[in-house]
Amino acid sequence: MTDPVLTLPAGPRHAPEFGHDALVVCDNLVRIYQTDSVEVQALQGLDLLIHDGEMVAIVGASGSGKSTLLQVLAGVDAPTAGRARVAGHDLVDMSRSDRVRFRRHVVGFVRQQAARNLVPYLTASQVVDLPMTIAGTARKDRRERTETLLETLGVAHCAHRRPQEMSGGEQQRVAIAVALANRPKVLLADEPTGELDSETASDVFAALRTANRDLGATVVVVTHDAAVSGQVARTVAIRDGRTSSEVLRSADTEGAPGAAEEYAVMDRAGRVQVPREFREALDLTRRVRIALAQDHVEIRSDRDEEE
Ligand SMILES: Nc1ncnc2c1ncn2[C@@H]1O[C@H](COP(=O)(O)OP(=O)(O)OP(=O)(O)O)[C@@H](O)[C@H]1O
Repeated sequence: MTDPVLTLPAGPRHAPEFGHDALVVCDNLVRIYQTDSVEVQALQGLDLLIHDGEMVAIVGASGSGKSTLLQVLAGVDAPTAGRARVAGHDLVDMSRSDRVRFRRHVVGFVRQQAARNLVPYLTASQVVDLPMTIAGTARKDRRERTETLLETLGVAHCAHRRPQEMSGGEQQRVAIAVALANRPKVLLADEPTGELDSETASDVFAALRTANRDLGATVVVVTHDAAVSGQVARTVAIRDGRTSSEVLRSADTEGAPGAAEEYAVMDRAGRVQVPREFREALDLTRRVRIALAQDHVEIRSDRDEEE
């Protein structure tokens, strides 16, 4: 007699991993700075997904964690807990040599202080050439790439100038060229227009858009400048080390950002931050009533019930 074939019920199908198709993944990211006696939680469980080809502005009050986030994504700073991945590279478990390669090839970084992005005694051509020389790129390819970048970013006329012979806006556009030299997937910029007047800032911002649209980089730009965040399709606001809300702008017929709509961000546990003005308007405090309507969720003061 043969044994009956044992059939087991099918196991649960695994849901795809959070952010499996995103270029940048921050999953419950925590960064704690420990100084002598104090502990500062700069990132407190931040979730963020950015897809290939996006241009995203990060905004938030001073001290909300924007620079810390960028330093983690740049591979300069390591998170204390959580998951961070950029173009398939896990930033939590990364060896020192992988980190060097990652910073050289996968991300480009532009700082606020224009002078710190460049080298005082090198011309624009020489400083754009430098990361490619370090990466071992052939001389002909380096020359072509340098010319293309300076031309495309509108600073070809600065090719033989040193930083002190350029304006602040030209220095930042050359800095973008340096950051893009090794064709990184992601360009990170921390307040790149912070030291510039509004006209020069808009030239630098146009160069970031060129980097995104024409040179294929996914761009993440931290900014205080409402004029900058008003020109990108997606603005992510950070509050107390977490993503709190997002503004999405639809493109108008010219492709420029048009109407804006603000969204609250829901984390994976279902938590949403109700904006302070909403809470104050309805005097929502510690406990609220929540109910499912046909196509929305209602949140009401628990005092409604008592009255
Ligand atoms: N190296 C460090 N050591 C200790 N605390 C730090 C360090 N770097 C940042 N912090 C603290 O972490 C928090 C977040 O700082 P972060 O620089 O990321 O904020 P930010 O949003 O970029 O601020 P800003 O807009 O002023 O640049 C702040 O409370 C800051 O004081």
